[in-house]
Amino acid sequence: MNVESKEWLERNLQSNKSVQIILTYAQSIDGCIAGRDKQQLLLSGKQSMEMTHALRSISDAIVVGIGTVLNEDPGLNARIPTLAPLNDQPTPIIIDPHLRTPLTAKVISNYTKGVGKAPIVLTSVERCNEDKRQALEGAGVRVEQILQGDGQWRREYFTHLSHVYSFKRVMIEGGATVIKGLLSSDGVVDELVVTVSPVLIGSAGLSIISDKVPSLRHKDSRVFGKDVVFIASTQ
Ligand SMILES: NC(=O)C1=CN([C@@H]2O[C@H](COP(=O)(O)OP(=O)(O)OC[C@H]3O[C@@H](n4cnc5c(N)ncnc54)[C@H](O)[C@@H]3O)[C@@H](O)[C@H]2O)C=CC1
Ligand SMILES: Nc1nc(O)c(N)c(N[C@@H]2O[C@H](COP(=O)(O)O)[C@@H](O)[C@H]2O)n1
Repeated sequence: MNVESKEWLERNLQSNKSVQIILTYAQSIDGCIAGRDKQQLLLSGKQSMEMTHALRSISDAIVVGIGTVLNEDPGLNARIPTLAPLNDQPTPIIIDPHLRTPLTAKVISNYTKGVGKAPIVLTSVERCNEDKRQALEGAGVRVEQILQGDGQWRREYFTHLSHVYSFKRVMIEGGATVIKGLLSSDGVVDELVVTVSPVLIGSAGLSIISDKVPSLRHKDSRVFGKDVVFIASTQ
C-alpha cells in the first residue's frame, strides 16, 4: 500500500513548475480540521495517514504555521522507513513571524537526534528578536527573515526557498489560519491533497471554510480505508 500510495501521488502530482506547492490536510465531512478549542483530532485512518507519510517522503519540505507547532509539537518527518530513510527526510519549515518557536520543539530535537533535517523558520522582515534568533540558530535552525508584515501569502516566499535550498516540491500541512490564507490567495498553491474523514464535528469545530476560494480541477480520488483522498489542481 505504501509503495502504491507513493506511485499514485507521483502520477497525479507531476509538475513542470520550478517549485511545486501542495496544500494538504485532513478534514471532517463538514470542513473541520480540529475540534473545540483547536483540540487535535485524529481524522485520518491508518491507510490515509500512510498516504500522508508517503507524500511527506516525496516532498523536499513540509510547512506548518506556528499555531500548529505550539498546539501539537509535530515531528514533521516521514515515518515509513522503506520510503524515506531517516537520513533523507523533508525539511520542516515553520511560519513564525514573531519567533515563538520553542527551543524544545520536536522538529529541533529530531534534527539533534539525526532523525530530521535542520528546520527552517520563516520570520518577519519587520520584527526580529535578535536573542531568540541567535538561540534558534545556535540550536541548528535556519532563520529566514522574509515574511512581509501584512499576513498575505506570496509565491515568492517559496521561489526564494527553492533558490536557496533547491526545493522542488513543498507540502503545506496547516493549520487553519495557514490553510484559509492560502485558499484565498491567488497563484500560490498548485495542488490540493485533501483527506476527507467520514465524521461530523459541528459548529464548535475548527473550520477551514473560507470566504474566497479558488476553482479546482479534479485530478483523481481514491478510497483509503474509511477515508477518501482527493487530488485537485488550482486553475
Ligand atoms: N487536520 C489537519 O490536517 C491539521 C490540523 N491542524 C490543526 O490546526 C490548528 C492550528 O491552526 P492555527 O491555530 O490557525 O495555527 P496555524 O498553524 O495556521 O498558524 C497560524 C500562525 O501562523 C502565522 N501565519 C499564518 N499565515 C501567515 C502569513 N501569510 N504571514 C505571516 N504569518 C503567517 C501567524 O503567526 C499565525 O498566527 C490546530 O488545532 C491543529 O490541530 C493543523 C495541521 C493539520
Ligand atoms: N494527515 C493528517 N491527518 C490528521 O488526522 C491529522 N490530525 C493531521 N495533522 C497534521 O499532522 C501533524 C502531526 O505530525 P507528526 O505525526 O507529529 O509528524 C500535525 O501537526 C498536523 O500538521 N494530519
